[in-house]
Amino acid sequence: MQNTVIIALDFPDRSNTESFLRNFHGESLFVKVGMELFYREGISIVNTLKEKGHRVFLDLKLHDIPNTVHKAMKNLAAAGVDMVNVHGAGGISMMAAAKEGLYAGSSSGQNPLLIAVTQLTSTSEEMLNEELLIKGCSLDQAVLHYALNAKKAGLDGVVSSVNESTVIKEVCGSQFITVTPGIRLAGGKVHDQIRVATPRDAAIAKADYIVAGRSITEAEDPRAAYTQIYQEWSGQQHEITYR
Ligand SMILES: O=c1ccn([C@@H]2O[C@H](COP(=O)(O)O)[C@@H](O)[C@H]2O)c(=O)[nH]1
Repeated sequence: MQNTVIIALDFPDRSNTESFLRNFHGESLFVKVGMELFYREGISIVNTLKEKGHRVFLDLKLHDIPNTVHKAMKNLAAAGVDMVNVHGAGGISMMAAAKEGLYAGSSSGQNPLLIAVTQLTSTSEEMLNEELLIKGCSLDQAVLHYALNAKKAGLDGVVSSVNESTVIKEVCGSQFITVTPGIRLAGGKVHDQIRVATPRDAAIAKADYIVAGRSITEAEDPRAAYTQIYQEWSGQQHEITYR
């Protein structure tokens, strides 16, 4: 069974990342490289993580005109990432162009998963309506609408909070994947997130992947925090997959 706990490697540089990964010596993980690390280290950090046997979600949330996103995706595909994303706010043609570019650039035979961010987990309904002026709908409706757009564009799934995962899967189908950040252990610090949930909530909501960053990276014992999240999520003892 594939490991579906994604650790967000939100570190300033390679050295901090490598020092964190020493907590998981020899283990094959599913990790997420976001803007902070990527803008410092570039594609070489993805290459290194892949060489070390980790699966990589490259979380750059592309959002631009279709032609630009098509070409950017083609380049990202060449790096052999396992999962990559765009902002659903870019629209259906942009998402379709992203898929075309990704598949054109992918050489490994297996295309990376392509998903769209619906509404960031740091967005509340009030913010959606009043600040972003997306009026006349609830946050759940907005997320579901973006998920349906992603499905129309042929994407594999979406990033949403755990709260919306169940309805997305009911409407878009069980094969349409949900990747859910905003994961916190009960009583854990929420930071800048709004729509948070526990790993257990995510399992009940039938999310396909959970993303956990600071609950692990800022923990006194990152390995213990990871193990607790893994067990709560999967209902199983953590089985180490060695590389
Ligand atoms: O809607 C979204 C999309 C992406 N993220 C990313 O996930 C992690 C969450 O980190 P935590 O430390 O567990 O809050 C982070 O890299 C975000 O960029 C998200 O949180 N919400």
